[in-house]
Amino acid sequence: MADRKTVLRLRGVDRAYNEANHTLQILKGADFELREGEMVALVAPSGAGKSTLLHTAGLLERPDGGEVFINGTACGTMSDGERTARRRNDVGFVYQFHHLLPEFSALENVMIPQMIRGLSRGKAAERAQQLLDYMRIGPRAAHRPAELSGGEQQRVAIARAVANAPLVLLADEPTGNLDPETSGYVFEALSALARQSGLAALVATHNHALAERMDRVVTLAEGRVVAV
Ligand SMILES: Nc1ncnc2c1ncn2[C@@H]1O[C@H](COP(=O)(O)OP(=O)(O)OP(=O)(O)O)[C@@H](O)[C@H]1O
Repeated sequence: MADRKTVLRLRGVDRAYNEANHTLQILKGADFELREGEMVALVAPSGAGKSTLLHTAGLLERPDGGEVFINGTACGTMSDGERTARRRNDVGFVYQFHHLLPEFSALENVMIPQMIRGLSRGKAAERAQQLLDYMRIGPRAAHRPAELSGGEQQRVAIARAVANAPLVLLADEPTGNLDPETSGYVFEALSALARQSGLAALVATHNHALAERMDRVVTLAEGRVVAV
């Protein structure tokens, strides 16, 4: 892994939330590196700051201190517009609840981010179908999210997250609301995709069995990222 390019780097990241009469310091000098093609599990107790770390790494939140580098570029001084563009091109998110658009089909849900980026309808549909086939839900492409099982919805959400070929996938409990068999299946689909495309993934999970199947496991301790 050491010879692979670093696609995500956090250097000395601080993040705090101001409460009514005190400050909640969640990240405190957090350092982290994710390399091309690497899958890393983030396992930490509820409230430790996993989502905060993912949102900061994915440019959804700005750190109070330190720097986030995506593909070697420091993102701290970028305007909101530049950060949005970088996020759209280089980062994919998967959440515990899929957040698919209910009035659109699975195929359309995977097409939309590509069309926002400027791809034609035809090209977006072609890639969306390929990704759904790859996730083994191609035959369900015309169905709306409500007509799909939880595991199928999560596989559509993964296909959507990688539709624009991001460098980094950030997943927040992607299998959190699935039964063990389905979560194993969804995880397999995610890791096959990562292996095939060189995608790097940071996956927050409470599932220790899945965490052990990733390349390494990290946790949060006193606001820092540490190896397990
Ligand atoms: N916008 C916010 N304003 C104030 N406090 C916040 C905000 N977002 C998160 N927090 C607090 O920061 C702490 C870390 O939250 P975070 O969601 O990152 O934890 P987590 O490890 O992802 O937890 P879980 O496993 O329960 O999802 C929690 O105590 C949370 O209540």
